[in-house]
Amino acid sequence: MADGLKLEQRHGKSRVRVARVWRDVKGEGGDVIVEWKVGVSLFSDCLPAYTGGDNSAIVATDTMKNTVYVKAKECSDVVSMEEFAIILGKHFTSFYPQVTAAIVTIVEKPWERVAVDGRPHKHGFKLGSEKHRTEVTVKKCGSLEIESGVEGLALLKTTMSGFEGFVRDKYTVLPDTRERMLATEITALWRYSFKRISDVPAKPFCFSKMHADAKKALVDTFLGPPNCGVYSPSVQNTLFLMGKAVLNRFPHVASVHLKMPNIHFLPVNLSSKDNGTIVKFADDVYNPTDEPHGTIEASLTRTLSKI
Ligand SMILES: O=c1[nH]c(=O)c2[nH]c(=O)[nH]c2[nH]1
Repeated sequence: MADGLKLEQRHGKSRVRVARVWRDVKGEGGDVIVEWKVGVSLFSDCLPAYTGGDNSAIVATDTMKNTVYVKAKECSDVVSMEEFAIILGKHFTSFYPQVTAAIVTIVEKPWERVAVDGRPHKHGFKLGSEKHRTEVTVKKCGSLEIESGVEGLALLKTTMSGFEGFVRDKYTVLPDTRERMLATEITALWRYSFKRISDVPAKPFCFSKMHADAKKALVDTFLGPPNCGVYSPSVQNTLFLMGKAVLNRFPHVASVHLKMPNIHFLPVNLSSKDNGTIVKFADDVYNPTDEPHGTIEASLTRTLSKI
């Protein structure tokens, strides 16, 4: 650009809320509903809009919002949010000559089919806790990046966790322990190895099933077997094993990023000057806290391709 300036820009619409219902879907046990918050961000050649007030190349963000609803209507078969994001990305990059790339983010509300008296309800749902999200980047040339994951997956175990052998210096008061609660709220984001739209496998590969399976791999690794659990020497070690479990199970995943706050349950000990000890902690009464909390995060990437 002139004037010794470089301008990098993109524009889009955030938080477009859409719910899509598919009626009485075979094999799904009734109606299927998804509720999404969609974000669209377009990289496009529209510099004159910034520099000279010429809007002739601008795709209106209002049009982007409408496109979300049109494409949702056009999806006559159930689609995952990743597939929907690819559909949108493909549309924006192929329909508008000036659009070079699109980033589509979707956060899905976890509506889960309710079981009544042990029988899955045909059209009744309840809200689960953790959110599913995806961010898909589509370029005009057909290149693709997909990152998906879960947010707010809260897990706790009452034992089989410890932390010892860490650095001790003049500011350290935390005792070594082999017995503590371990609680966290996991954000897990995994990046698929698909590099082009044409790399995305056809059914039965299913992004939504991947979410469920990856969540199960994370939960199973965190908790261990039902009757005996698995000992965690640190959040760091457990995080690593959880990431490894996702990579080992899913050949289409190239890397995984895990964020695991260490949410502290503090031992309660109470004493008074007059009566001495009132409550002595015996792994029973805790003060649950939310701040401050430890913050442990790491990315695990395959160095050799699995596929
Ligand atoms: O699992 C843990 N990792 C840490 O890095 C840490 N630091 C701390 O004070 N407690 C813990 N626990």
